[in-house]
This record gives sequence, structure tokens and C-alpha cells, in this order.
Amino acid sequence: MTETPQAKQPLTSLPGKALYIAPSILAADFSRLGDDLRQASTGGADMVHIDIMDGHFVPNLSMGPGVVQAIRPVTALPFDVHLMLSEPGRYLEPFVAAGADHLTIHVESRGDLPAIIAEIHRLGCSAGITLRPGTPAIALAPYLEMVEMVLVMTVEPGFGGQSFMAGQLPKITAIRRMMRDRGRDNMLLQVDGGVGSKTAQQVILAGANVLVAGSSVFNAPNGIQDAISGLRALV
Ligand SMILES: O=C(CO)[C@H](O)[C@H](O)COP(=O)(O)O
Ligand SMILES: [Fe+2]
Repeated sequence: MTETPQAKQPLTSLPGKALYIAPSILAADFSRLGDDLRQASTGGADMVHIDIMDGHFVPNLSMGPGVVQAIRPVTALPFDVHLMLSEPGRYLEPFVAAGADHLTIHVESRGDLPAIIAEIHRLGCSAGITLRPGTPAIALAPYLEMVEMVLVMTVEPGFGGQSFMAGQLPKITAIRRMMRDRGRDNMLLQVDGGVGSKTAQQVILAGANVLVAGSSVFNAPNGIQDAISGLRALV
């Protein structure tokens, strides 16, 4: 029997909330990925953050469309896919067919980025743009009107479980200001890397409204649901 594909849920279809929590499954226990994901889903997550690494753009490999497809039936939450790929344009269709609802590309990656963003939209997904810690906020300016979300990396992309880079906080503030100046203050501003109970408050105060949390959720001492509730209680 062929399964009917789930209708796309671009992040523009999220219910209005002051804060969204996006657990990153990179920190889940891969031997029981479905169970961990189910706990995050019933525990109050708003979307699932999925890190895709090609061993070239970043010095690590993670997962491909097969894993995304395998976990698609586990939860109805939107899949927020962070593409750490040198050539993201080559892989949009496989990830969308596997169940992605949102694709974020890096401003430092290769290709015609406006065309890639347009293709993400054509495929029924929302689009995001992100930047490495060393890339200045102004690099995003040409793309701000084209995307629904900006992601600020607060670790060097490639690995989970790294320490939060507080030096990126002014960049979050600057990007939120750029959004306001362009009348786009309703945009999502996501922060990814080392976000947990000790760092989330600063990130929210700087202007973020989507928290990616890997280790702090999946390795939490009191469980996944408790960690998500703890982050949610910050606003
Ligand atoms: O994009 C990423 C790494 O490149 C991950 O999303 C991020 O590192 C999340 O993990 P943690 O919350 O453990 O830092
Ligand atoms: Fe990520």
C-alpha cells in the first residue's frame, strides 16, 4: 500500500506563539530515534530540527533523506531541515520528498541562492537562510525579503554538544533590528548551538523566537519533556 504524503507544513503555518522549541535530533539516541522523537513530540516541541552534513561544507557527516523518510510517520510536527551542504541546490527535492517542511541553507554555500530559495518555495516549503559565526549579519541583507526564517549559528556548524558562543548575541540583535527596519518583524529568528537553560534567556532577550536545542533536550537529566517545558517557561 502506498502512503499518502503528509501535506506540507511550511513554518508560516505555525500557530502564533512567542517562542518555538525545535529539538535537534542530532543529539538523540540513534539506536532509538523513533522513541526519542515521539517523546519530543508529545513533550511539547513545535518542530523537529534535522541537521544534514555533507563532510565537505562541515567536517562531519550526519544523515540523508532516507533517515528523514523513516522518521516522517513518527510525528506530525513540521520538519525543519538545516542543510550544511556545499551545494544545497542539488538536494532539495530528495529532502522535500522525504518529508521536509522547511529548508534552511547557508549563505556561504555555493549556487544561485535566490534561485535555490525560489525552488524551496516552489516545492511547497518555507525557506531559511543562515550564517557561520564568522560571517557578518550584513551578508544576509540581500536575502531577508526572500525567506521566512533567519538562523543564527551560536557554534561552528558541524557538531552537536558544543559551547554556546555568547559573542554571537549582538548579531541576533542586529538581525532582529534589520527585520524591524524592513517591516518584517513577524519573521522567525532561530538560534542554533549550545542553547539550553543557561543560555536561552539571553538568546530570547536578543530577539530570537525559535530555539534549537539538541544536547540540552535529548541528554537532559530529568528527561526530554522536562527540558522542553523548562525552555518554554522562559517566556
Ligand atoms: O546545527 C547544528 C550543529 O551544526 C546543531 O543543530 C546544533 O549543534 C544543536 O546541537 P546542540 O544543541 O547540542 O548544540
Ligand atoms: Fe542545526
